[in-house]
Amino acid sequence: MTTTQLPLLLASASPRRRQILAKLGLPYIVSVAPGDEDAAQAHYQGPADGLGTWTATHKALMMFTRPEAANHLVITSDTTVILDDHELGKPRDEEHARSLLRSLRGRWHRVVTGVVVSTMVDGQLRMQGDSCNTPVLMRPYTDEEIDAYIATGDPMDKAGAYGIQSASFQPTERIAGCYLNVVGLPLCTLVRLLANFDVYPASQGDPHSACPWSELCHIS
Ligand SMILES: Cc1cn([C@H]2C[C@H](O)[C@@H](COP(=O)(O)OP(=O)(O)OP(=O)(O)O)O2)c(=O)[nH]c1=O
Repeated sequence: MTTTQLPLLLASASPRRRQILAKLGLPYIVSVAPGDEDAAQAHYQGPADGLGTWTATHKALMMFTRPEAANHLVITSDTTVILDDHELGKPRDEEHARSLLRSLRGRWHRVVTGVVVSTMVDGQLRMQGDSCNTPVLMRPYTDEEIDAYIATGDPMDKAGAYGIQSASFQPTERIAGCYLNVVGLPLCTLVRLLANFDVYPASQGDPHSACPWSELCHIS
């Protein structure tokens, strides 16, 4: 079976990643990678910028412990928010979310999302991974805005305790790269990885732009 014929499996609980992947116009199934990446990340010794790809690789290996992953093209991803070369992670609780948002306020940081596409065919594992880096400048939002945003609960499942897509909070002043990368799945990176497996989008990005998916990104 060639990889072109392998069905896609998105191993993610993130509703945002499911919405983004659907933009490629390719059929896919969804499953959730088992295991606790937080515990796994405690073993990571590399630079902060590599944590996203490392964790996406870990998620893929955990997925292949599940029978449904065999004979599928598995997509895993992990988004990290890096401030002063430290990865901030998701908020432990509301107080931690408040502290993270205050540390990011009015400053530049980087969002690095690792993406891995992998297969397990006839017991042979094949993996291709890459990451995308988007510098982000946060607004000088007030403590009152932070409290109101935390009260919505939105920060709690997000790296850095914020969602760039939050219409109510609108945390970012400017970004200098891929918007979808910040939300959690850089289509530009994913499309390049899928091409290594002879899989190509059914929908067509803008072939004339620097990034064929830039019409989906809000590079400001
Ligand atoms: C910075 C940022 C992160 N995020 C989200 C993307 C990810 O879903 C989450 C980071 O956690 P991840 O561990 O990358 O992903 P996840 O736990 O949500 O889902 P899964 O591991 O099952 O794939 O933060 C936003 O939605 N908007 C943002 O602006």
